[in-house]
Amino acid sequence: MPPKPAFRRVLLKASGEALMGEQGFGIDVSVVDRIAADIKQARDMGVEVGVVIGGGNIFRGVAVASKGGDRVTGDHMGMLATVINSLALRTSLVKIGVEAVVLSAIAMPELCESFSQRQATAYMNQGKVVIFAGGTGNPFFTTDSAAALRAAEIGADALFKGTQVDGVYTADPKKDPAAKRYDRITHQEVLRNGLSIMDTAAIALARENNIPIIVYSIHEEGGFGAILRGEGRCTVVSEA
Ligand SMILES: Nc1ncnc2c1ncn2[C@@H]1O[C@H](COP(=O)(O)OP(=O)(O)OP(=O)(O)O)[C@@H](O)[C@H]1O
Ligand SMILES: O=c1ccn([C@@H]2O[C@H](COP(=O)(O)O)[C@@H](O)[C@H]2O)c(=O)[nH]1
Repeated sequence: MPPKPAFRRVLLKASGEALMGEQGFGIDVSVVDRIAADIKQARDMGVEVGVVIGGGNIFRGVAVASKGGDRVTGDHMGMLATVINSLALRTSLVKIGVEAVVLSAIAMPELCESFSQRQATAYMNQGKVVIFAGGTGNPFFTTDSAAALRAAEIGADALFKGTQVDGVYTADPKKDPAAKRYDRITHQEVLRNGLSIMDTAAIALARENNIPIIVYSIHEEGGFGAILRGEGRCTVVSEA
């Protein structure tokens, strides 16, 4: 018998930037297909999965603001980018036989259903992968905050941050080659030391709701499943 996964229900925050692969912009379908396969592996283990995808492969609001444009409009554009990515992931999941729905924080009924906590929970109880699109639906937030929020709303046992690096380091490992990776760290230490692996609102919300955050590399094929089996390389952010 394979080992029982440590989690019953998780929220995966998938990097938007990762979706562009080597292209430099947009969506590389082969990357989305691979992430979908990793999610299928988790579902096959019996783990219920909710997903929030970033939009960094397409648009971030700060890009507009930094050039003197309107931040709120920029953030609306960023949230739309997450809807595009969410639709791509749903397509890849359905293609491999995984039942998946997109629930958007911004109503766009022709494209997908609108988010409600009740409907999200009902779909998850049915074993469907629920993809939460449109971030929080509000400007001045990020999809990290949306992920922490949705994780709390669906009662997730853990928030997985699948990102460009394989854990939380003493400094940004892309800028400081001498940075050291933590195996474990508390939410409080991440906040106190200003470790910007996620925005502070997301870390604080996870901490208040006692949700551990597991940071791992989304580029590692099968990495999600490996961590669920207690094997993969990652940093666990938790108070215990
Ligand atoms: N202390 C740290 N430890 C690890 N990574 C850090 C740290 N400080 C900064 N980073 C950087 O944070 C990045 C993750 O940030 P971010 O959430 O913006 O990326 P992402 O997961 O690709 O998200 P998006 O979905 O917005 O594209 C890592 O790629 C890393 O370079
Ligand atoms: O709740 C939210 C979530 C996101 N945004 C905007 O979307 C982009 C893309 O999200 P990332 O987390 O950066 O991948 C973000 O930069 C914001 O502009 C938002 O406004 N509200």
